[in-house]
Amino acid sequence: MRERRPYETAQWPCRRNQYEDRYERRAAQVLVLDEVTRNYRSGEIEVPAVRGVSLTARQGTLTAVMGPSGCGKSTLLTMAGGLQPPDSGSVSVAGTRIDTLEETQLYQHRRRNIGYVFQDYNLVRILSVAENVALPAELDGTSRRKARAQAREALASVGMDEYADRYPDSLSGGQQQRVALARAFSGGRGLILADEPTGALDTESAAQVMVSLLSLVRAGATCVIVTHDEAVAARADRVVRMRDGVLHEGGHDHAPATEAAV
Ligand SMILES: Nc1ncnc2c1ncn2[C@@H]1O[C@H](COP(=O)(O)OP(=O)(O)OP(=O)(O)O)[C@@H](O)[C@H]1O
Repeated sequence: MRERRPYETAQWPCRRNQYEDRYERRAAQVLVLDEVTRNYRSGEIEVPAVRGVSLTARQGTLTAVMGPSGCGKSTLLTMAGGLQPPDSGSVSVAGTRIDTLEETQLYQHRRRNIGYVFQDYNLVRILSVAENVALPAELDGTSRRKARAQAREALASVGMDEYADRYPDSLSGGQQQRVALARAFSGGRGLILADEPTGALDTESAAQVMVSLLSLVRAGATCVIVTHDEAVAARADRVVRMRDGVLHEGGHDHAPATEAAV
């Protein structure tokens, strides 16, 4: 028998909705950064890159992080993805606290739950599009057949299934980035972290990449993107702005991209 949820044990009708709301809200947080701090040492000088930032992202939403160069956006994203630990504070992804995980567990949790997208696509040139997208799952021990089937599905989600047998060099920058998005999503990884995914693209290609990204969000992915582009941020459910390592919530000044908007 499954465990009873807190609101189910509360006496009806009092406070049922309060418990239910709180339970569902907590369960749906895919990313929780709590008071994270990160300093870099540069010779004798300590550079405070991120200073006590708290940020959560709910399932099926797109959050854009904006701010001037050097304000700490990329550092925040790498901590969210477990690429580097915070000096203090905590990071949870898909219900697991990752900053205290031992290395092997961290790698495994990252491979299964987190997909990264960078400005320069990072596709393997000697592998076909489908092979690129299937690669993380295959490295994680998924059978080739299953990984390829998942790759085809992910490519279809970003409108790139007809390019499955092509090689990265024969695609435009925007198409390569959509393949990188499919790779980040393939195998059901729920959190996609993208650092300037449209930074190297012209306006039209950037718009196509955003359409693909929003398709993944509608399919249930949670995306956090760092961007300098206001047009890109305008498609997000929520925009948060950083300055000098500190986060300023941006409020709800944009139309929601999805029904499950924050
Ligand atoms: N490896 C490092 N060693 C020392 N200082 C670093 C290192 N990485 C980043 N910094 C410093 O930390 C601060 C935040 O850098 P970060 O790259 O996170 O900013 P950003 O907002 O992503 O910048 P941009 O928009 O230019 O990419 C900057 O002052 C930067 O110089």
